[in-house]
Amino acid sequence: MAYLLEHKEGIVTFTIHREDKRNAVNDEVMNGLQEAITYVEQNDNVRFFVITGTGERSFCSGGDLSVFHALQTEDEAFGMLSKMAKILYKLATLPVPTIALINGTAVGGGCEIATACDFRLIANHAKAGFIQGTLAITSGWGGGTYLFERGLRHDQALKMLVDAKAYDAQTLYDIGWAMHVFYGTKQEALLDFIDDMRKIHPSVHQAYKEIELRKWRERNMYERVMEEVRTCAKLWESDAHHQAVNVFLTKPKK
Ligand SMILES: CC[C@@H](C(=O)O)C(=O)SCCNC(=O)CCNC(=O)[C@H](O)C(C)(C)COP(=O)(O)OP(=O)(O)OC[C@H]1O[C@@H](n2cnc3c(N)ncnc32)[C@H](O)[C@@H]1OP(=O)(O)O
Repeated sequence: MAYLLEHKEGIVTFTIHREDKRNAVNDEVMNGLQEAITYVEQNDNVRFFVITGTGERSFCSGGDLSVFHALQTEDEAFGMLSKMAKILYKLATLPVPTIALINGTAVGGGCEIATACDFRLIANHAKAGFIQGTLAITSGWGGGTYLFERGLRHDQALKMLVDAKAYDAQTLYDIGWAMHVFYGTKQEALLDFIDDMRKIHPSVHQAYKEIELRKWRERNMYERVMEEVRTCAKLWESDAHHQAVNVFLTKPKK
């Protein structure tokens, strides 16, 4: 199984479970995330939705390049990118608080998944970044659009995208991308983080999220996400992108 799904005491946790591939997202993970989100939508007793990865090395290394390199054209890429972008839009618009519990490196699409969540808690050893630029593409799952809505200073958000590198946890906290850097176990960090929130009635959480979502609807957030997908799909079919992916896939094994 490429993912794990747990519902315990009002907390639904989706864990990407492909440690040997640094928790890269393949079709099974995408479909599992869709299933988890539908479960949260349909169960009133869910209070929090958490996404994390197995192990300590990686939260998620983005799309599985060994699978998705088969997509060559703009239209082929658009199919995969828009599928995941729609799933992340559902995630971002859930009526419960969503938390990225970043246990290890979060790069590419992994950074987009984390950015689509309401809160980012990051292990002190972990790094995160929109490294898509190194593959001659932009973020393609809507993560750039969410980043500009997350309240970071505009120049810091833009720098994070154009640097296309992984930042350390302290820097991510300093620029306002991560809300908390944790040193102990991720479970302790999560329980500590939701300690106050879980005493509040869920209808209050839902009402506050609706305030944010109203703003997003007014700003055509969904349409902007889809434009971001199209931009990435156009770049995807370039030789520069396919060559960069080849370099990664053919690098000598350690
Ligand atoms: C497709 C959507 C697009 C978007 O819209 O954002 C993307 O997500 S593009 C993908 C962007 N992601 C990357 O480019 C990350 C690539 N991976 C890495 O840079 C590194 O693996 C790492 C995440 C920094 C971890 O480095 P390290 O701990 O040194 O591990 P290895 O590099 O040796 O990897 C171990 C193992 O895992 C495989 N792997 C890692 N990431 C991916 C990936 N994204 N897709 C497929 N496979 C991946 C890697 O090939 C190794 O496999 P083996 O050689 O078989 O052991």
